[in-house]
Amino acid sequence: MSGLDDQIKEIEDELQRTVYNKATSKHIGRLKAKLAKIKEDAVQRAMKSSGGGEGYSVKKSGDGTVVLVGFPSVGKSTLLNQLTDQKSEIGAYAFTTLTVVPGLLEHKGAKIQILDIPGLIAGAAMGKGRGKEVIAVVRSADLIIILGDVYNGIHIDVLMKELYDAGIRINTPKPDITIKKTGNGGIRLNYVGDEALDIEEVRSILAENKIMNADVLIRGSISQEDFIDAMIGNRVYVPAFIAINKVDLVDEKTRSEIETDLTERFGEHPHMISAHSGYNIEELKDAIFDHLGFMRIYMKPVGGPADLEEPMIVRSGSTIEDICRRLHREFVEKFRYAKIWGKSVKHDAQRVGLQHTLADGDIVTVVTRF
Ligand SMILES: Nc1nc2c(ncn2[C@@H]2O[C@H](COP(=O)(O)OP(=O)(O)OP(=O)(O)O)[C@@H](O)[C@H]2O)c(=O)[nH]1
Ligand SMILES: [K+]
Ligand SMILES: [Mg+2]
Repeated sequence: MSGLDDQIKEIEDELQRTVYNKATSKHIGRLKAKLAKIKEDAVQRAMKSSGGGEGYSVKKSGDGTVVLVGFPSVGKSTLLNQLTDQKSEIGAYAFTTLTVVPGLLEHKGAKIQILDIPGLIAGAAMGKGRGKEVIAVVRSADLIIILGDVYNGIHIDVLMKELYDAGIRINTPKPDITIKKTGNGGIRLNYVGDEALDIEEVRSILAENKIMNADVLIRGSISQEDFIDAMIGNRVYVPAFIAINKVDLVDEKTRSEIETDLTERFGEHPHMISAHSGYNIEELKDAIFDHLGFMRIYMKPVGGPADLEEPMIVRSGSTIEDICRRLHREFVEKFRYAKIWGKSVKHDAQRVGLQHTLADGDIVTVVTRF
């Protein structure tokens, strides 16, 4: 074991031994901050090291980018080929794919870029097995599919840990924390909402990063981990879901055991698929569309029929104003009202304003001054 591993293990052991309560919270906060700092420094060193060659250059395209993350040979390339018309090399041996292979999935009117990447292995966050280049691609994705197969579904948490260590936070909103360093005055703490951490915890965590003077603003409920993330920075917040491939190779009983186990551990049903036979692939496409937070909006020109062929793909929660900006900025300036047919309104052709929030499948007419 290297000195680094020893150091990490020592802190992890102490954390495990220490029971969390009011009296220990400060000490625990400090230990966690120390651990996070050591890991982040190691990750940064790995990312800077020259070994491993050039980073992959893939240009993002389409309405969103999805990356297939998994151990070697779980079937990432087979899945890419099933979802898109790309032909990524498939092989019954580890590390068949040595670079990033992009493909295009067109689903429900959305153009979705899918990235097949080399297999991820334990230690990837610290640069093992081209980890440096692979992690950089994963960090920039709009959605991560964590792909396992029926033989290694049990080890999905190893992948999760690598992503975590690489500063990737999955399925969590970015905590609303501002830390503004100041020249003096010590640590000043302000809350909007409940007092999530006390001043002593905040002080000891910041001290671990040698921050002695700062104005801190916390909105909403947060954990010590969230605060440490905000302090260290360099975190990305990405949605993700789990899919388990090669279900054609096991019987019904094994399949449902894997499914139950993963659902219990991660709180969400994994998608059970066969990239080879195409089993559940249409459902997987729907899941990709939904997890990207996409909606389809159909435009209907004034007095004309709606264009039901090519929807505009927008993020859920989008408003009329977002649509107008996408069309042309004049649409916002000269906006009078919009008319909607669909789920976001009570009756057809209802008039709404710029702040109206749309729903998937809505038909929209924008009426402007001349
Ligand atoms: N039975 C079965 N075999 C599959 C399935 N998907 C992939 N395979 C096989 O699994 C092996 C690995 O598939 P790949 O697509 O190369 O896996 P990969 O994850 O891209 O592998 P690396 O690029 O090496 O990391 C190949 O022999 C595939 O034919 C599946 O759904 N069912
Ligand atoms: K392979
Ligand atoms: Mg591959």
